[in-house]
Amino acid sequence: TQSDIGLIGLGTMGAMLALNIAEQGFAIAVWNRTTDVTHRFAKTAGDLAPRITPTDSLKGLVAALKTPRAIILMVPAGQAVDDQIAALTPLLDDGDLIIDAGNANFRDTNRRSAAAAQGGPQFMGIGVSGGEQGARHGPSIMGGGRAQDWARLEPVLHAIAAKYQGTPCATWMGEAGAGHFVKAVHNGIEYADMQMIAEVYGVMRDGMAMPAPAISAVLDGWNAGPLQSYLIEISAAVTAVTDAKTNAPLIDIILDRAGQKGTGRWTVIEAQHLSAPIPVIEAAVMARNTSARLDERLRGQAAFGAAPQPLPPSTLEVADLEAAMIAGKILCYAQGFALITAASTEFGWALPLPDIAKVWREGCIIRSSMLNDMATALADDPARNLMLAPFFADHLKNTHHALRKVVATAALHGLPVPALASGLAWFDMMRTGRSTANMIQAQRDFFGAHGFERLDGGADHHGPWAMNG
Ligand SMILES: O=C(O)[C@H](O)[C@@H](O)[C@H](O)[C@H](O)COP(=O)(O)O
Repeated sequence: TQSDIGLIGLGTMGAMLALNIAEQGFAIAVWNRTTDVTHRFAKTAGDLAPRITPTDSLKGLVAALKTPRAIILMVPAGQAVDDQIAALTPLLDDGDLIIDAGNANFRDTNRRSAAAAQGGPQFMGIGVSGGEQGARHGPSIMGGGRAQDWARLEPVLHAIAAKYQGTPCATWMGEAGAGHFVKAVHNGIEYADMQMIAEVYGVMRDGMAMPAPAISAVLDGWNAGPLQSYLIEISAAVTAVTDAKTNAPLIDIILDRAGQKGTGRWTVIEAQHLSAPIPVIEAAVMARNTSARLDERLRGQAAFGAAPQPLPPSTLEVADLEAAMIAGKILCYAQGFALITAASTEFGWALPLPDIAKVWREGCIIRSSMLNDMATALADDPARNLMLAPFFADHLKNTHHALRKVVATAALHGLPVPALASGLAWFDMMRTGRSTANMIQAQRDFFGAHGFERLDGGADHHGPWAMNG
């Protein structure tokens, strides 16, 4: 019998996704550049093996599929995707469909979609979130491409996706790169969530001299409250693990040099293009870039003395940190959703904000109970900045003082909290009706005659700057 769908790329995510698809009752044909990997995969598929057809060539893969064919690519973003499309296209018919499920840059997906519109097999770009376990048991899926292609794939994607109270976390976001754009923003927010957790972990470790197991207990407690989320849950787990070799908390053995594969950076770049302020995500990317400069940091510590200082007893309570995290999270997500709105306008998408929050409720890395409240608030008024939604405005009124206290205390004691601090600064700017940008306008006009608007009306005014001659 012929397979319902094909999959290329049996790395961690690809292999898990293939098993998930087979488990949902679909027959799947798989191919991997290294044939050994394909056969090892088929051998280890256990009860699912009858639904899996390992193939030794692209020709073999194509021949194993029902027509019209659908083939998922789970290969590294970039050139590998273009190479696979180029290799597959001569083997496929116009009605066939290639789906890139990797972490592609949405601009590449736009380009590939435009090329596919010229003829040959169709193309979709879907964002898949949830890591290895998510791919295996239910990821969150953000679709981009032609609506009719999504409709065709929906039965498979809904079946494999995570479910929130029975609702599949798989939604079509819009044409071309819309799905990969939303996935990149998901990852940007993921960076920010992780960074804010790392910052309060740092305050507890360096400021409050708490050992890892005690920090784990705090995070565990937070996972039962407004901060309930997968990232808080795994942060509690990683701080509870003991290193077998040294018998010390494993977290204390891990080198503090953060890696990154690019999605956070892309989100920051796109936000700059769109003039959309996302300072919390930017701070998170900056923190990863700075953490990578370990040698320089050590030289800085030698030159200026170690920054982090222990806090005098009861300067900060754990409850302050929890409240600060709640405020930071709301501000970060408000920025993320506003970025999505800006992109929707710029790229002519109608990105469904409430559905985006819904698709992130389960399966993905940022899944949390707060996302359900965000879905409700965004459904109520998608055009309103999330932080002005009554539910979140109340939360902010109750928590921004704690954020202020944490940021100020951290600053006074050399405890770096760039994500929380940039969230606070943005919050204060966003509630300042009379900002200091008038000084910027005056300076720009002074050195560049860029002009300014006056409070009493009119644009393109210039100042009588004598020094300017
Ligand atoms: O949503 C997900 O499942 C993850 O975000 C996934 O896409 C991956 O783990 C990222 O690539 C991590 O990104 P960095 O390597 O840049 O941290």
